[in-house]
Amino acid sequence: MILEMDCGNSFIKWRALDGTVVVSGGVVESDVGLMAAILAVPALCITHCRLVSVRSDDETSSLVASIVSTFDVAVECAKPAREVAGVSNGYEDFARLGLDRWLALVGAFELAKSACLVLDFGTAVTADFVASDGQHLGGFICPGMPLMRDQLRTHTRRIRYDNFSAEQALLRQAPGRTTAEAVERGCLLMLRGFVLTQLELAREYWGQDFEVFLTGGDASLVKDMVPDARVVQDLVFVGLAVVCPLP
Ligand SMILES: Nc1ncnc2c1ncn2[C@@H]1O[C@H](COP(=O)(O)OP(=O)(O)O)[C@@H](O)[C@H]1O
Ligand SMILES: CC(C)(COP(=O)(O)O)[C@@H](O)C(=O)NCCC(=O)O
Ligand SMILES: [K+]
Repeated sequence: MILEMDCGNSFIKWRALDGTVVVSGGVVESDVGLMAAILAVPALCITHCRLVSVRSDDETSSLVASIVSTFDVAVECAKPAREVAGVSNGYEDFARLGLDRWLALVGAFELAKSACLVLDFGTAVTADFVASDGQHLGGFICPGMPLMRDQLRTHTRRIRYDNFSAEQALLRQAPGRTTAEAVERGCLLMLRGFVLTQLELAREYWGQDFEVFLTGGDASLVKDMVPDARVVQDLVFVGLAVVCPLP
């Protein structure tokens, strides 16, 4: 079985594959939580492991060491590249492009084989543009929901509310009548405004001739805006399989 991990800034997404079939998986907050979650699955026999991380080198090495010692497998980590599977990295310094963005756009191009706009709603929100010839044109990074709300909570004196109020607030989009509603819905509008701008730019480049991919934990907050979009929660894993094929 193959163990795959996508280590984002807030969460580690993991899954186990038997061939191409997903047999288990989850979302955890820490290395310790990850080991506990994997060890809790009965009859998992991990033979290969691959991961992508946007965490620090120290954090990533420490996770790799835990996996090696717990499961006695080699761990392959996705590395930056100038070009992979017909996709060219558009950054001036290709190694600086976030590896989760790189894998998501490689995954998107693998699935679409056409121009694509890749939107990832995680800790940060990112947009990446890939032309139909596989050239990555670059992208945009802005704060995601967790960062926007936390900045308001920590840099103001009177914006304070609990997670339950936050969840409730997002059930509707009318102007807020409580602090939680006003902040949550305001941040949501920022996110949705970002999506509109990216769609406009993609149309300027490619007319109607492109595919939109949505991924990341908060993709559900915007998916109604792009009915034709492909919501692919495992897009990073699609790219991971391309850049780290099994021997
Ligand atoms: N089951 C879930 N577990 C954790 N976060 C979730 C879940 N469903 C939605 N989310 C949202 O996804 C966001 C994190 O997205 P994610 O793509 O995992 O971020 P990152 O890759 O930066 O760690 C959180 O802000 C949270 O609001
Ligand atoms: C932009 C990101 C912070 C997104 O991380 P995430 O929200 O998925 O945890 C990450 O891709 C990153 O650290 N990128 C390096 C900077 C860059 O892509 O230019
Ligand atoms: K991510």
